[in-house]
Amino acid sequence: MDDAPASLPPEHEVPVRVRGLTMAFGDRLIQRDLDFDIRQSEVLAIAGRSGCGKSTLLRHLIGLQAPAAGSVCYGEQSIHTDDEAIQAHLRRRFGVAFQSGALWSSMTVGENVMLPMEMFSDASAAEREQRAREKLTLVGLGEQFAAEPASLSGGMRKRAAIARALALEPQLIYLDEPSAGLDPITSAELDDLIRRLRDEQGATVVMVSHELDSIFQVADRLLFLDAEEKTMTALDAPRALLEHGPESVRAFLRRGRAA
Ligand SMILES: Nc1ncnc2c1ncn2[C@@H]1O[C@H](COP(=O)(O)OP(=O)(O)OP(=O)(O)O)[C@@H](O)[C@H]1O
Repeated sequence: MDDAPASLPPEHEVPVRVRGLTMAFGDRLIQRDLDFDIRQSEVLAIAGRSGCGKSTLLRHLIGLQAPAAGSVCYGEQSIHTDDEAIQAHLRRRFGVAFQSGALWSSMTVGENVMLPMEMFSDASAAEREQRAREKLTLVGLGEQFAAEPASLSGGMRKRAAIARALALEPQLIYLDEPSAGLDPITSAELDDLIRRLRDEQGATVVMVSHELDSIFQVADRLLFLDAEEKTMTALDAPRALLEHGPESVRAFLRRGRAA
């Protein structure tokens, strides 16, 4: 079922095309001339030094921030359209979990996960609950359906936010630093979840990550944003970049291979 306007691409053509994307805050250039595709069923990691513009890129990809130049297209359709109906349809196709993993504190964990279904699907209350329980189980929080967000640890809140991002079963999932601040075991579980989303459900996952271990474990490709050059200087499999990438990228990646 898809009552999307006819100009939208079919959902299975999720790949995103970024062309000549330049991002700025006023006069301050953050990154320029970014050109890349997000491929179907890949895990694409976005990395680079702190402040290089990774979260800003994510905000451009999901249409929260408008480019200074260039475009972000889903199929042929720009996400930065003034047509709110088209933008709403595009946004429904992806799930987003922000760095803070913000949950509504006035709702239980289960209600938080059900919220997108209430807003954007016609699932019955029973279906919503069943799906929310499924998603929470998927992220290892099957017992926390009725819990208050305040009673969860930071890592659990993060995973609950990921469950909420999965609520509408999107084929494309954006995660901002999903494993930052998690203990190694929880972080490894999250890596495993990301791999399962890709391998078992064919999902495409774009994740901003500082965690080199996680990048080597799950990312099919790594997009490197250079803080000095203010543009992307590499896009390839992490291991290929470690061996043959530009020196600055190899130096960045070697930190994770030391010891
Ligand atoms: N609303 C804003 N107004 C002005 N400058 C901003 C704004 N948000 C971010 N910046 C600046 O843009 C640059 C990129 O920020 P961004 O958060 O995208 O970096 P990042 O690579 O995600 O950093 P980190 O790895 O530390 O999370 C930073 O220098 C930041 O100070």
